[in-house]
Amino acid sequence: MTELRLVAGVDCSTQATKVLVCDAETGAVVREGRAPHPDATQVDPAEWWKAWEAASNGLLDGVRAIAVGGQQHGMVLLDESGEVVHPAVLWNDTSSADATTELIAELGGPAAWAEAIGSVPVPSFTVTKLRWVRDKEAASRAAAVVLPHDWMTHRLAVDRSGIDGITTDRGDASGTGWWSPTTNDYRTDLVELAFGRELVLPRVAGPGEVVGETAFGAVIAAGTGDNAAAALGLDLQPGDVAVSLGTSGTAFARSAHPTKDASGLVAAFADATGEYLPLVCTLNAARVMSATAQLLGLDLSAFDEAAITSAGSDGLVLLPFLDGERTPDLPHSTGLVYGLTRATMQPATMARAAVEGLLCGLADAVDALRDQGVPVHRVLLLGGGARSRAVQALAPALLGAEIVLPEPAEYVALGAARQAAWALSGAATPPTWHVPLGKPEPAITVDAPAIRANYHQVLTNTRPLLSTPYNQ
Ligand SMILES: Nc1ncnc2c1ncn2[C@@H]1O[C@H](COP(=O)(O)OP(=O)(O)O)[C@@H](O)[C@H]1O
Ligand SMILES: O=C(CO)[C@@H](O)[C@H](O)COP(=O)(O)O
Repeated sequence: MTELRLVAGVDCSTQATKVLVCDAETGAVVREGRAPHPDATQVDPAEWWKAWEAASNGLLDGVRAIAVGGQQHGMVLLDESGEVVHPAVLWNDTSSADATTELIAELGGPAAWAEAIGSVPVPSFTVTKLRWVRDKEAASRAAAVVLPHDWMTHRLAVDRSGIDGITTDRGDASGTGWWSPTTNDYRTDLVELAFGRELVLPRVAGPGEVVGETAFGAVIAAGTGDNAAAALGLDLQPGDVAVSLGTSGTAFARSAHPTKDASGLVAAFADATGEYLPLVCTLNAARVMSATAQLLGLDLSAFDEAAITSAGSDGLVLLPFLDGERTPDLPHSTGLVYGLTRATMQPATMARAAVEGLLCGLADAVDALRDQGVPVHRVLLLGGGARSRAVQALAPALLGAEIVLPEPAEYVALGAARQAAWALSGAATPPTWHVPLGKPEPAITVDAPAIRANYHQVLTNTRPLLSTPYNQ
């Protein structure tokens, strides 16, 4: 019997670290582990390292290559010696909302940003966090700014020293707000605009590159942002749009060309193969269901059953902006329920409205991609929330596309593992791995245009209220 060549993929996501060990040739998962992260929007990166150690415990024997996919945008500030000088400020921390408004104006408005980096920053983008931290004490000690996957990748390297040799990749660099997909290079002037001075930025490694070696003797691949890693794990093809329901809700596709959306809906990210990854991201996805289930005193399976068996939301609209929102750009917003009557104030109707509300937000995301010329032939559902039977059943009508359910798996970690296998092979392209498809829950017929129209009407009418900080 030939010995398996093993590779590891890591997903350092918002809620947890997940590790998959795979056969480098086929992608078959042979071992897996996970460990939770703190539930906060500012986190000491040491917590990610602790979670990695717990999640990978006992899994690494024989692993010959590794790569890290990480939650995008998080700001990790390091001093000259590589020590973290401020808790990492994550993508879902909205403290930089005012800084975002300032920065957009200072460069000349949304169109100027779209011209510079293909995207209009929202508070998730690292550049806005740099402005937010600029006048704090920790900023004076900062020598370098890196992202979660950059930090983890550097920490894995056996010969790391200080901030020397830190790397990132195009996929993650494209979410900073200081990297241009048009020139394929940094815009260091935008770091200076945000922070008032230069900082050391990680070198942008190429797809398939080996950037170091671990203490356990594995080569380290470049790693990437979690959505770019998922695109690699799914092997997205033209016409495929991935819709991920993790902590964030994302809709993205691979593209040979960068987008430039001055409306700010579609971010002009890069992928992990040298191409592009136009992406729309919401701040609220799977946790809308877990929070509603908790409110209703149901576990996730009973919540699903309630949402599926409900006769319909009957005009009940839930705007799911529980943690503020990024798309639409309403960082100060809260969730909102409209249409309560004695008839609709029922657990099942509320469960249905929660699933519909989060899918309406994602339907707008898919439409924004269509508006940028992205073909949508089929939608691949992934992330923890895609395990919801109610999501699977309602998605075809609300997203207006054929729904494909890749076999439930950790696609970010799988994509990172595929990147590791690519780096290990030294080949020009990643290895071909088969993505098995599952069988989604049968579709429920609903009046999708009416549900989406109700959602938009409530959103439009309450927008002024949702734009101001709650309680003010
Ligand atoms: N059957 C289910 N129905 C709804 N939500 C689910 C289900 N299974 C898992 N989840 C949710 O998925 C989320 C985790 O998804 P994941 O993609 O791992 O997120 P992240 O990558 O942001 O850490 C959790 O909020 C969890 O409650
Ligand atoms: O900010 C974005 C994309 O722009 C998010 O998608 C983060 O990358 C976090 O993802 P999850 O924790 O939901 O996987």
